[in-house]
Amino acid sequence: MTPMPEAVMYNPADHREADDETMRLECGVFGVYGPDGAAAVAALGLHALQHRGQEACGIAATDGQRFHTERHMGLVGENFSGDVSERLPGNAAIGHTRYSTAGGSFLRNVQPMFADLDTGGIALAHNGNLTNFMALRTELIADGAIMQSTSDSEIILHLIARSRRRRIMERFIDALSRIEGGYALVALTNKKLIGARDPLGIRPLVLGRLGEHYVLASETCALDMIGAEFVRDIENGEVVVIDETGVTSQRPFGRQPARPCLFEYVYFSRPDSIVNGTSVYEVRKRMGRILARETGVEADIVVPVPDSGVPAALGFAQESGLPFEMGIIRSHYLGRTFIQPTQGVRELGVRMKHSPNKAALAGRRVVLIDDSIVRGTTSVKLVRAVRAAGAAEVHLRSASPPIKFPDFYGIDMPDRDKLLAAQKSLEEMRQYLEVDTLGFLSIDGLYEAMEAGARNAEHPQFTDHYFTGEYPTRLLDREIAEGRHDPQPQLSLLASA
Ligand SMILES: O=P(O)(O)OC[C@H]1O[C@H](OP(=O)(O)OP(=O)(O)O)[C@H](O)[C@@H]1O
Ligand SMILES: NC(=O)CC[C@H](N)C(=O)O
Ligand SMILES: [Mg+2]
Repeated sequence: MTPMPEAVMYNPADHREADDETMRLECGVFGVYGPDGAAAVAALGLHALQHRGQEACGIAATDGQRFHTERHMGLVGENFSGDVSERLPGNAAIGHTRYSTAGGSFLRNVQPMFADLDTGGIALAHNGNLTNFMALRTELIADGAIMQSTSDSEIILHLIARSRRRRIMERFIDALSRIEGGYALVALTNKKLIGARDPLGIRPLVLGRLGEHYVLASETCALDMIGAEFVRDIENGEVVVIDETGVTSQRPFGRQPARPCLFEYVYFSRPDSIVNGTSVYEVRKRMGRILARETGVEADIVVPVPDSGVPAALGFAQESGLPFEMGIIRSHYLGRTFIQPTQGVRELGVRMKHSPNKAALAGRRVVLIDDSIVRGTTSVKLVRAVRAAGAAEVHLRSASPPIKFPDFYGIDMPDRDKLLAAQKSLEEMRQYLEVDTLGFLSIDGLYEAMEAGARNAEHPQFTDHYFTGEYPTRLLDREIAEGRHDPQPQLSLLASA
């Protein structure tokens, strides 16, 4: 008898495959309207957004009539080199680099997703995570929808398809009115490129100009990559349509203050990107400077945990007057360790990725600076390696506050029981990490680094729940998973769900 496939129950507090305990990143989205060979432009743009997602990638292009799409597991360079516009012809294209946050890491969940609607074809790419995904999925399936994937992003296509409105933009906005959570979306019809940002602007999206053509991208580094000029950020709650008449903008749900995600500045975004008008590099350096003021210590050298700890370590060194030394050398041939599919591989990845540099470390009192400590996997390994290389003392500093709460908006963080700072006091963490002293940037220090004024306790200027526990929206699926609603929904009966 063939064994029945095991049902996969959805738990948004652990919304990834069962053996996957790592924290992962986000996704990158890109769109371009106008130039010949648009898919090749999209491939270049996706290269610049590779740091946002390394599991899978895809491009959809339209020649004005038909759509051409390719989706692959793996990196952009492995899958989209050469003249991709021969394979994917047309003068408008969208693309995606993926880290899964909802649904597993396999091909049917890879984006852009495509659907044939009665209004014509539509391709969609999504960075973020919907907090009412399971509630909507359950409702849609009960109504006869046949899901092709287990990704939250597909829900948006079904909502567009089922909208009773006539025109595609009305349907798109109808769909947006049903979804909750974090999203930066790019969508492509045979005539339009559409961009949308969630009502709080949690996930980033920018508009650029490439000659007479327009571009949408998660980060400005993708504009730099293709030689496009930055026009502006898409605003929170804004929907833009780019077609042959140019760019038009709508605010279907009124205005409210933005609340962008602070983790874009702490870790995700590339340091050369300008996110919501603020240079990521400059913020990270200021975080380091303020960290030095808040947690300064007598030492000989400041050593960054490369890559994302480097700007903060520069700031720390400048403020403290201690020399900045490359005490840890990072392999260029390994990606970000968050992305590794299992904890075992992740630990191996940490070892392969960073090597202590004895010449810089031996006999020195070292201040080791990382941008964040999540599970502590990286720190434990590195502290031991730095000591083994002869460091006299190790003082670990995190350029962001202790991470105590999971994210549901596009960062695939582990459960609270795996977040080091959620489980241990400062002194317990110090002992666990085997450091002489341990220090974190304060939440006020982080707001100071953002130069956006002191944190407004009533209406925080940023999304910062991973530090504070204050979520900016309701979390319907989490309420469902906690048993506050019945019945428990089921993600898929297919074994590879
Ligand atoms: O406490 P942990 O669970 O180990 O996670 C925290 C580490 O992971 C991230 O680096 P990552 O290696 O992902 O990317 P990077 O190369 O951009 O620093 C982050 O910068 C920390 O170094
Ligand atoms: N990290 C993301 O932005 C992921 C997008 C989408 N939720 C997915 O799982 O594919
Ligand atoms: Mg790191």
